[in-house]
Amino acid sequence: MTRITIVGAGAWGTALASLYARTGNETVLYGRDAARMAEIGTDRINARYLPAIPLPAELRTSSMAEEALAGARIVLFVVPAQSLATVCDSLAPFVPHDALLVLCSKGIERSTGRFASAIVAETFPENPVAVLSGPSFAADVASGLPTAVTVAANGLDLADAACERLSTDTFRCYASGDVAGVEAGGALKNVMALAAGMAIGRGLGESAKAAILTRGFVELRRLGEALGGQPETLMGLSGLGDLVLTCSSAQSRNFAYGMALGRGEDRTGLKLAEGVHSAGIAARLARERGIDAPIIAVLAQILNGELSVDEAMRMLLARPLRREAETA
Ligand SMILES: NC(=O)C1=CN([C@@H]2O[C@H](COP(=O)(O)OP(=O)(O)OC[C@H]3O[C@@H](n4cnc5c(N)ncnc54)[C@H](O)[C@@H]3O)[C@@H](O)[C@H]2O)C=CC1
Ligand SMILES: O=C(CO)COP(=O)(O)O
Repeated sequence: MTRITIVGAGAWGTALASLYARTGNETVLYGRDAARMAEIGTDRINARYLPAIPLPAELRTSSMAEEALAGARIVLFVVPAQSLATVCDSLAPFVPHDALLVLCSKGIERSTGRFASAIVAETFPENPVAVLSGPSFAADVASGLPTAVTVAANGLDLADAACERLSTDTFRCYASGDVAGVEAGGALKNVMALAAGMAIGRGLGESAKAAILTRGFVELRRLGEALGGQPETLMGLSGLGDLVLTCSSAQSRNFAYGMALGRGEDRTGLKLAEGVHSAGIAARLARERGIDAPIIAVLAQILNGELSVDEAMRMLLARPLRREAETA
């Protein structure tokens, strides 16, 4: 039995904990809130983040870091990107130095432009690290529905080994040596899901959504490559695959947030939408690299309150005509 500790008891952390507990691993779900972790442990359900999906009896819960991480062979970090550095610092004394660290956040740290692997490498320079990303709604995975994701590491041997350990009969992991591409794909698809949702919320129709998705993918690829990703990775599960999922379902919190934005609704109290936190820094990373990313740019301005949805659409449609295959 492998001891797996999942750090972060939100929707995705709970789903992954449920997956690995069901498949015979000694699995501990760690969260910072003692009362909530006790409640999840007793009720066998995460009522706040993953309601209506019963958790396996084998899953243990804990709010005590030392106990939760002792002897862990694999540690999954499943907290929002903006909290990852703080969480790493607070857990540093307890994470075993040889545990495989699996990073599951899909975002960019706003204040620094760092992706998860750079944040974690600073606190845990000795540990082997893998990044897990791809089309995977928490509710689907927690319900035992099948999907496939990419697991990337610096070095294909490590990625292959991580895939062996993380794949189950319903959760198929594909190995990649392209950490930058997998991280960029996972974060940028959230920004595009906001834009696609916004178009639907504003009543612009399915054709506009498909156009935004496709041109958004061009931007995802351009910026992803400028950040060091490979084109094949960005066309894979963590880029195109996850983009298709999140732009086609209101189950996506980013798409749902975009719809509320498009309808002009109050968005306070909506669930985590990582794209909201990543859009501004993604726009800055594109600008600094001379990458043409107009959808990302207008979205960042809308979220800042500098532009209305209608103004943004007018600006996008009024851009000079270009050839579709132009690369920059
Ligand atoms: N929900 C999903 O279907 C998927 C989510 N992801 C990614 O996983 C990451 C986490 O997402 P969810 O679990 O869905 O979010 P969530 O909003 O459901 O839960 C976030 C969890 O992180 C905890 N947290 C936040 N700040 C913390 C801190 N400073 N210290 C300790 N814990 C803290 C919260 O208490 C909560 O339990 C995001 O980056 C998301 O993009 C990836 C794939 C699927
Ligand atoms: O990343 C996800 C599915 O792969 C979840 O998307 P949302 O965060 O938009 O719900």
